[in-house]
Amino acid sequence: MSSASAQLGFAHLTDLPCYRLQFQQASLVVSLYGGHLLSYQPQPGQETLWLSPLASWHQQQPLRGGVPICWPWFGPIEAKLNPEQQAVPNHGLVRNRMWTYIDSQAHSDFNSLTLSISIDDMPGHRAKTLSLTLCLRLYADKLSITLECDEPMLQQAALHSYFQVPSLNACTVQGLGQRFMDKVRQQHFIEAEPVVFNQEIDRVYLEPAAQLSMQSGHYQLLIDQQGHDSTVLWNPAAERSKAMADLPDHGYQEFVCVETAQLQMATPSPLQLTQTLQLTKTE
Ligand SMILES: O=P(O)(O)OC[C@H]1O[C@H](O)[C@H](O)[C@@H](O)[C@@H]1O
Repeated sequence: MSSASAQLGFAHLTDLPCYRLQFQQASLVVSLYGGHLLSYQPQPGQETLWLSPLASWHQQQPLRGGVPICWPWFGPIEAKLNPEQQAVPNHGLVRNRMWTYIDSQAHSDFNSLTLSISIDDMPGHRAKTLSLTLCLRLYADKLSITLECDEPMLQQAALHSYFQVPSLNACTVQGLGQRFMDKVRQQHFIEAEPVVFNQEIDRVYLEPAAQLSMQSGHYQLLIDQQGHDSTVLWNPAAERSKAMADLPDHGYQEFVCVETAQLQMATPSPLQLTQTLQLTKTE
């Protein structure tokens, strides 16, 4: 019997085509639009992800919150990937397109769900159809999210996870390392942890540990990473939040993005990027 079920709508996005997957007490909801994970609850009611109440998918907007999939580039496209200088969206081509449900499988210790998308309009590769797969493995106490593209090519990707935090001031992220590129100030820095979220934070950490730990409220979220070369930490703070139409003015206080990313483009290579989430109670 399939462990996944199709569902129309999630939260205020009432017409969004989604799939729900369950394993014991754990559940997730993923949208076919963007291959976008919207909810991960290890226990009923224990939401780990943040979704903007103003997220919208009409007018081809990418959804704000959850786990956006950035591919085959991250942020604005680099000239190296865009020889003809086409006008292309931020964070790649797959956030605002429909993905296809492939299958779901039941195993003894997890249930899985796989989606994929094909694109034939990657700048510089237009003669080719490229395929990207998202595999979600839901265990009783953890979720692993894997993004794969077998084509050896110059490509970037990120699992751009928005994690819910009860209090931004009390949130800490450990394991990021000290070296980072600060995208706000456009400079490289070496700085001891921990990060304090009292201003816009947009940093690419260059030597992150394979396991990060995010402490917030009475919970600790362990974030395991594989196939990455960096971790992006983002919180827009007050001023940028106000400028973003799909973010409530105070929405920035409710999430921190910890993004497992593959950003270097030294040699053409296939992609296999994994982020695994495990929530534990600390008190
Ligand atoms: O507004 P978006 O295209 O979703 O991007 C949201 C954010 O994503 C990442 O975290 C980038 O590092 C930020 O520079 C960017 O502002």
